[in-house]
Amino acid sequence: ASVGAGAEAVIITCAVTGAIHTPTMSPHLPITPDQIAADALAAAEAGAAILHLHARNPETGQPDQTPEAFARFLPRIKQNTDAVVNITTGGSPYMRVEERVRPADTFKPEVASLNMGSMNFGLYHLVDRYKEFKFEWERQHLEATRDLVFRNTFKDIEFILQTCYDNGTRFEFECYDISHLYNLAHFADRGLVKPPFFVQSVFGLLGGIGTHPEDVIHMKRTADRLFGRDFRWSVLGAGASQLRIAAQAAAMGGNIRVGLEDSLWAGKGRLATSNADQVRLARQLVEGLGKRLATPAEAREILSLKG
Ligand SMILES: C[C@H](N)CC(=O)CC(=O)O
Ligand SMILES: [Zn+2]
Repeated sequence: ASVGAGAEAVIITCAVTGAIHTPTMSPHLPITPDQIAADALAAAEAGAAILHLHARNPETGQPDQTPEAFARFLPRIKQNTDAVVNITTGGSPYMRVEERVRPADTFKPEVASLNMGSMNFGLYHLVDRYKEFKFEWERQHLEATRDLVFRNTFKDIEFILQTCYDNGTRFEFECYDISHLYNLAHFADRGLVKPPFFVQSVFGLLGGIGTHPEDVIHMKRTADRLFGRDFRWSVLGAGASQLRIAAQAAAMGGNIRVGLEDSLWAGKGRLATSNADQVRLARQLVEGLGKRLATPAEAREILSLKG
């Protein structure tokens, strides 16, 4: 029996492909424009109200932050769903902010991601899981993170805010640690960002905060203290922690992000066969708590989007 309309509505964001995982890691990782469009639409059909999008080179799967790459799937997605489009400004952690902001500035989406601090961004520990890689760039992409800083200086963040300011785009504030919440509070104090703040707490990325239940409580408690009622909380758990973090946060009144950008798994040891696979698991979780999924229209209202 589906949960009544009065039940609390939970916004599901689906991050379809990202720039972290590589083709060898899962045959289900969408790479080509057709795959990204089809998986995004199926995720929306399964209940995702927001689609967080990156683009890739269709041959090699390498992250591609050119507006042309996004143009190969965006119109198809917009024509076939009213889900909210959220375009990355993170791109890949190897890119400079000028390159990273271009798609959001070109397509002026309702939502764009904004990473709230510089950090170590560790993926090198994943190399040993794979005997060999289809493409040489994959090993390089992972190993080089041993000496990589994902750069998001105050100047970089300000640059993205100013670039997108007139586009009416609002942000998914990616907070990988407690300090990132304080950085957001700093920009709020300066009046460069307006409430309600869509805070996406990121747990379990090497270089950021862990995935212990106390980490989740600490993030929520700090956000409550800094932003009071002016924020809408969402969480993502990297890798195997995805559903556990989602369950805890949903029980605490939070919203959820899933998708193959953040985790390739659908439960212990089972590779997700699609993004919709994870959205369905998140839905079961939410409805199991006596809550229901927010529609795209409700997400627009809750997040005060331009529509
Ligand atoms: C952990 C995620 N990769 C956060 C993210 O989605 C960053 C972005 O695209 O700006
Ligand atoms: Zn992303």
